[in-house]
Amino acid sequence: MPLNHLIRDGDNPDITEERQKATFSTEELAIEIYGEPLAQRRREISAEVLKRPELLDDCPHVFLDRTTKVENSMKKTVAVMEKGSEICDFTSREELGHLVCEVFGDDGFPLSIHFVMFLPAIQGQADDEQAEQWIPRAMRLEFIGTYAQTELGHGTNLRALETTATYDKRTQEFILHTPTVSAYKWWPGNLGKTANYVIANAQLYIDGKSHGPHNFLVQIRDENTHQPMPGITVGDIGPKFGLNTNDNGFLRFDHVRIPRRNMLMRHSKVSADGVYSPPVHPKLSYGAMIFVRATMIRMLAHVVLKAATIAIRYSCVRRQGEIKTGNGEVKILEYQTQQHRLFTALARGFAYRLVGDEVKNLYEKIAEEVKHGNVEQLADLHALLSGMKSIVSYDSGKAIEQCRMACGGHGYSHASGIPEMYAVEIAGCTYEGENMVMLQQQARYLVKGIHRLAHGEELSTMLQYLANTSNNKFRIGESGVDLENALILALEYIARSTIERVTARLDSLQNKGLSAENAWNENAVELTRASRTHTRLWIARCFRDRVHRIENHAIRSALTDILELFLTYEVVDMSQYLYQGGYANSDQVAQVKDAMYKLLEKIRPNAVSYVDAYEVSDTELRSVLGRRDGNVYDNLLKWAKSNPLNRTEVLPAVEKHLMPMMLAAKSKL
Ligand SMILES: CCCCCCCCCCCCCCCCCCCCCC(=O)SCCNC(=O)CCNC(=O)[C@H](O)C(C)(C)COP(=O)(O)OP(=O)(O)OC[C@H]1O[C@@H](n2cnc3c(N)ncnc32)[C@H](O)[C@@H]1OP(=O)(O)O
Ligand SMILES: Cc1cc2nc3c(=O)[nH]c(=O)nc-3n(C[C@H](O)[C@H](O)[C@H](O)COP(=O)(O)OP(=O)(O)OC[C@H]3O[C@@H](n4cnc5c(N)ncnc54)[C@H](O)[C@@H]3O)c2cc1C
Repeated sequence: MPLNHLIRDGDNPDITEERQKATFSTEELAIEIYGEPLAQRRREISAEVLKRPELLDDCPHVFLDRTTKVENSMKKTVAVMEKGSEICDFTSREELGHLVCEVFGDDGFPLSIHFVMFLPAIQGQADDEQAEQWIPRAMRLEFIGTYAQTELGHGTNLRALETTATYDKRTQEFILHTPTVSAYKWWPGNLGKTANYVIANAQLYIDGKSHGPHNFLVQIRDENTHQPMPGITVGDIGPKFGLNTNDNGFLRFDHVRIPRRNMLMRHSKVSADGVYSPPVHPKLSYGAMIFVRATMIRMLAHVVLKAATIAIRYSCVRRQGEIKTGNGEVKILEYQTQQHRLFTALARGFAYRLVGDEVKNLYEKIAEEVKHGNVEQLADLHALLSGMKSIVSYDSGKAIEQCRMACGGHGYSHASGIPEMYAVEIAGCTYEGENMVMLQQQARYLVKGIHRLAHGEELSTMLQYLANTSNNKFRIGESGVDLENALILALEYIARSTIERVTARLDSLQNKGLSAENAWNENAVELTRASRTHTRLWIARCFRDRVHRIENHAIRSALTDILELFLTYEVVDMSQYLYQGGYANSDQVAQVKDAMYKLLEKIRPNAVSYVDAYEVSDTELRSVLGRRDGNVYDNLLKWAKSNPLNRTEVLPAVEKHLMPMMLAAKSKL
């Protein structure tokens, strides 16, 4: 039995040769990533999807116009909902998530915000009676919901949202109103044409007093006719950089009345006679955002690993140029530059995917505590997720773009699948809190950490390294200190010294009389850097702990190579910080680089097997370059020929416009 279970007849021999070199079982690595029985269930689901034409695209969806894309995705949604339970266990988020990825790819599941934000908002913020009233109906898809928070004028600064929800004691109703154009809800996914209910975030007013933003369940379209309800103006905001199958929408309320019990009341309450009870923590109404920030890490990692799958497989069937003259053209993956681009993307993908599991588990634990009124760990979680969503979205975007460029010209074609992946993934830098803003949310927490330390107060586990001032010299190559430990300590130093430096600067400016706000803004760039270094350290530590827990020796060894590549790359990328304070010298940094280049060589024979083990099917990948069988060129030709522009030899537009011009030019001779 070959160690790579994907070897099949008819595959491109160049890719088969790669699979024969595997030093670990790809099946066992798949089990390590997904767990059992999910690894097997995913394969069964993929095989079932292939048997059902109603779940497959008739043609590559990049050839379709937006209206047809939207219609296709709605048609497939019905097929999934009608037949999906024969294929997968609908109660398993993982299985359903996999089915959705197979059928819709990255771009267009019309129920995504229903499942990812609307339902979680109700689950986390509705009281038991409300949950009982709304969740079963939402789960049965009697209606479709979305999360309408962002407005035309404000997305980041939630305290400035303009939509109002004014309590009318007389009728025991809230009146939802959009007072200005800038108060139009703008961006919510699936709002434009799909949803008939929204969770609307609006400023709560009782007796003329504002109590800040709260969440309200509002019907926006009739459940039977789908026509907008009275007082509602709603539509699609138009084409975007990516995610064009999604109908992100706009929404206006004109004095829309909803029953009092449509305010989500697990944490904040308004009694019938208009008495307001605040939540135990002022930010509990931000719970749905916290959920998405925790969930999106794995989603973003998934996109990086898909892009790496495509670029690594393609780099083994693409031959271009010679390394040694006369020895023939080599697979482009033999070039060190290609390995550096792609294996570091692979390493980030694995790191974010496995750390994403840990983040999800931590979120679930803390969310359960919050549900029961214990908000002790909410600040830690908010800080962690603010940093994680920013680092993972940005660094994943960079990795995907490297994968695209590593495919040369064909990477720029939609046939590669990577341009769409990039467009979808990079949105993660903006949604759920713009990255610069979220990094600064985390920076507040870090600066507080240094102040707590100065006052002799206890630090949370996440920040305890700030107290380790004896870590002041790079220990790479010292006896008794292995590479991993030396690198983690270096990352600790980078984070600690960056946070200390910016905090000292903030304090000194304030001591000189600058206001806290101005001092903050004068240091904002450095604060975001401090936040980045802290998050990158957290990811590195968490990834290392995850790899160390692996029991299967061959799999642990395979992932140790990936871990060490990840650590060396992170340290080299941030090496300028190591020179500050004399922690390291240039010879030591060169040692880290040498270790990194050796790891590229070590990973090279297993490259295809790593991405094979991540097991993304061809159906989901939607990439000619990334095909499992490596038969790229014939299929690129087929793909180009099936393009609608090639349906006629002479385009009607050419006949109508260009030919008369050319004929007229000739007649002038
Ligand atoms: C059944 C199976 C089902 C299967 C399912 C099948 C699966 C299907 C899979 C399908 C695939 C789908 C793919 C599509 C994915 C696309 C999804 C895209 C979705 C995108 C959605 C969005 O895009 S939706 C809008 C997000 N919009 C923001 O994200 C606004 C950012 N803006 C803020 O978030 C606040 O505006 C901001 C800045 C914090 C300031 O808030 P602010 O002014 O109120 O507060 P201050 O800054 O004054 O902070 C005062 C103190 O509050 C602390 N604090 C702040 N927030 C806190 C918090 N959350 N928790 C705790 N503490 C918090 C802070 O740390 C301070 O603490 P301290 O005082 O101790 O320092
Ligand atoms: C694909 C996509 C899907 C989305 N889905 C939804 C959805 O389902 N529901 C929903 O409600 N919303 C949704 N959004 C909206 C999204 O959450 C917001 O766009 C996001 O929170 C950023 O807010 P903004 O657009 O107001 O950006 P702005 O805040 O206007 O950002 C513009 C620039 O100003 C800077 N800036 C702003 N404030 C500060 C500050 N305090 N300090 C420093 N710099 C600052 C930012 O860093 C950025 O560089 C979606 C957006 C996208 C792109």
